[in-house]
Amino acid sequence: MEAILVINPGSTSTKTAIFADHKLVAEETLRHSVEEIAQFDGVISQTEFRYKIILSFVEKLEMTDKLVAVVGRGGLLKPIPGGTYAVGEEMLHDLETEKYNTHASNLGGILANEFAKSLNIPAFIVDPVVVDEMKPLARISGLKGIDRRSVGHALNQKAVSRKATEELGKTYETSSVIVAHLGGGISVGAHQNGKMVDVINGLDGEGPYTPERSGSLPLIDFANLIITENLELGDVKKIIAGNAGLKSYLGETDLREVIKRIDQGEEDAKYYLDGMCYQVAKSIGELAVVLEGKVDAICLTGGAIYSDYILGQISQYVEWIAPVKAYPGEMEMEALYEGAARVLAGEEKALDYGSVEIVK
Ligand SMILES: Nc1ncnc2c1ncn2[C@@H]1O[C@H](COP(=O)(O)OP(=O)(O)O)[C@@H](O)[C@H]1O
Ligand SMILES: CCCC(=O)OP(=O)(O)O
Repeated sequence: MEAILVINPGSTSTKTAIFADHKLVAEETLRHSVEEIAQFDGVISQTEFRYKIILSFVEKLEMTDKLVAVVGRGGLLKPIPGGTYAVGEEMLHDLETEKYNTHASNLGGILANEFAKSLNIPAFIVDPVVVDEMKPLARISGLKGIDRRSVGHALNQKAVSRKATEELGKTYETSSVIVAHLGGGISVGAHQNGKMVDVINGLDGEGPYTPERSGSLPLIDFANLIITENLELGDVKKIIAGNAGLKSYLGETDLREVIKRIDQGEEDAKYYLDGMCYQVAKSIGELAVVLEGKVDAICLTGGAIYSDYILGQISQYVEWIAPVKAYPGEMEMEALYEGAARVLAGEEKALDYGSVEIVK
């Protein structure tokens, strides 16, 4: 049996799996509380903590000798096309120095490399969060010198789009769908004829607020906050992604806890969770315009969609646009495995991050 270890660090969870022969052998999701993450000063310092979680999963299974490769979630790199990339020096440098911003996904390539090194097997990432297929008009920000960036749950957005279009008896390459992924971060993508032509960036202060992020903010008020609090760039990043959204309103990023508080009658919990759903719906509406109203399906996915309450809240606003299809959780683990397996089977060549051209 040739097995592949899959490592998926998210902002609120660490997911680990082993696949062999196109089948899931074992999987584990550990969800991290606000307190657990707050012990660390940023993402890179969580490397050992997350490494130990994965090691205990691997050791329990006693399958180390069966592993032929490790594949990790792809993090914040330069804007690149989708595909499977070999983890190499230049990629590790960009992840470790957080050259393109900070997020838990940066640990995917770093941890895959750590495990692969110790076992002397190759490490890969697949369709990182920076996969860029945006059309030229979508790149304009409104201020010369600053472009919009494609940052989101590209891996899952594309896997879900393929599944949804297949279920509709169509193909991804000839359909138009909108996907909203609701994890610790929220990204919303417009997919047209096999490409994510516009994406509401899940990290850099666009679109809806999330369990831990601000989404777009009133700029002047935020500029005043930066000045009056004398904030550095690092502080600003930590506010926008990490200490905003539901965490700032309710002190909580775990939506299961927020829903418990709603059930116990806490009005604020309902108000702010409903607000998040309202903003997600607005982003979906915005992207329906990008697709000129010709939308085959709206796909809602991510951990939040396990909740019927959240699914219902968003659906009520958008179901007039197109049929709403729900994919609770994500299909990332399988997509990561298949990306690495295609390379090992010789069906695809692993791309080289160092030489691949930046998408503009
Ligand atoms: N059964 C559930 N009901 C509601 N929310 C859930 C459920 N399971 C997970 N979530 C929420 O989903 C979010 C995490 O989603 P996930 O896609 O796993 O994200 P990440 O990759 O950011 O860790 C968290 O806010 C978590 O509380
Ligand atoms: C960086 C965008 C992807 C993202 O937000 O992932 P999480 O939901 O895992 O934080």
